[in-house]
Amino acid sequence: MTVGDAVSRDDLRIARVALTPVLVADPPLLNTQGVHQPYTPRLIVEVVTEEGVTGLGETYGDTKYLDLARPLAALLRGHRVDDLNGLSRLADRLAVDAARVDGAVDVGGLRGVQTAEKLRLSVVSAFEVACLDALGKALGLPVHALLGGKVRDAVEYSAYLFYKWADHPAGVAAEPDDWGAALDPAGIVAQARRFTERYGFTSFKLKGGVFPPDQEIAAVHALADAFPGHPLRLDPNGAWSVPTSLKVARELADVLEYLEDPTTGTAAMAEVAAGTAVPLATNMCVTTFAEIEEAFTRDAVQVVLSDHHYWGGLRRTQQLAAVCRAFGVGVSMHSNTHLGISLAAMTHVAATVPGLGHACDSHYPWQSEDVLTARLAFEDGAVRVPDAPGLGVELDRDRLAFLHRRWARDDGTLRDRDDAAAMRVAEPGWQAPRTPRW
Ligand SMILES: O=C([O-])C(=O)C[C@H](O)[C@@H](O)C(=O)[O-]
Ligand SMILES: [Mg+2]
Repeated sequence: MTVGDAVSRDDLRIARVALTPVLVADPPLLNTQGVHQPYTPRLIVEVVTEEGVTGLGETYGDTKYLDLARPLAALLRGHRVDDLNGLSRLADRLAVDAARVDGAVDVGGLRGVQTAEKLRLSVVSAFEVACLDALGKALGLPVHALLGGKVRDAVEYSAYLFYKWADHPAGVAAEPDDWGAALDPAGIVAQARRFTERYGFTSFKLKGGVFPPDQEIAAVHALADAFPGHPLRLDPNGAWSVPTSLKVARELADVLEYLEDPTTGTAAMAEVAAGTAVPLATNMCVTTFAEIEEAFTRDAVQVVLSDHHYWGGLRRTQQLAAVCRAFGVGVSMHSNTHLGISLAAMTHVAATVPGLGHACDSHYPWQSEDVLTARLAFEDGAVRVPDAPGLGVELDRDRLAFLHRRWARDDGTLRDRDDAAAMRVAEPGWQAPRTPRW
């Protein structure tokens, strides 16, 4: 069968699933937990239909995700790629090891509470994307068409600024990067200029929670001076107390588009929201449907940063956007380290969400490596929505094999992302700080 030919529903059955964990280069980006490892784990999912059409998906590659992806892959033989509700039901059957879900904040990803359901969703999302990619290719339709059609031709992203070292600690195997160090306001402004020159971004997000708040306030003021009128955000990942959050909000009230997760937990976010006119965004206190009611009824957040990986896929992202719309809460997108398959998936779903009022986050510019034959490009800070069948991206098998060999050779040190452990290499004795840190 060639792309776009009439398909029988049997053609859509899954004959084979391939799971390929990889380690991808990551620069020494700082956050409140520590620093990024030199290589971070991702999982590439391929579903191959009886007719030989391959669909691609991508998610977190840490062991706890692989442990769920493997049994799910085994259940999928004979399942049709158009049966996405059935896919969710199969995922519901996966047993999650209780030791994996202590209810604590996810240390690696800074993305809120960890539950069995969220772990399952973080895995099933990659399979949903892969099924949609395969279905789109089989039908000759782009993924956004399968999601109801795009309402925009390009999706805007923000420059994701990080405090960073020039290099990973001496003696640590790593790929060099050409971004240099950024450890003060001048360094952050220089990084922002590089982002605008290279990609044309016009919105800027600074990852905070790294230095005492006054230093981060100074960095945001420096950005406001360098880029007057441009949307600016600051995200300390819940590192501040309520009084500190209110102080920062006061000092940055004139320049912030929103403040992201200044403090930890819905109750504390609600207190901050009640004391400032600066909108609050989150990817930490609203990360599941169960968390919405309390946060929205207490007016704790004004913007939810969705993420199809842990919300459970592209369709659930659309459902989240609809709930936000009903409550007059804004929606945009969170990002962890990811490759081009996920950027394509993010772009397709974002293209279908009406009223996307804020540029989405993406780590992609920090990733020098990918598994695609051609990288997705940012033009004027936006990615054009692909109209080719499926996601509109193609796997580079040599690159995939290369990055997988790196994973296979690793002794286990890097297979589970741990920013605090990576920090201990430079600062022995470092522990991820308890919140509030300031
Ligand atoms: O809160 C956020 O926006 C994130 O968690 C995004 C990323 O995880 C970021 O903080 C990181 O990778 O250091
Ligand atoms: Mg955040």
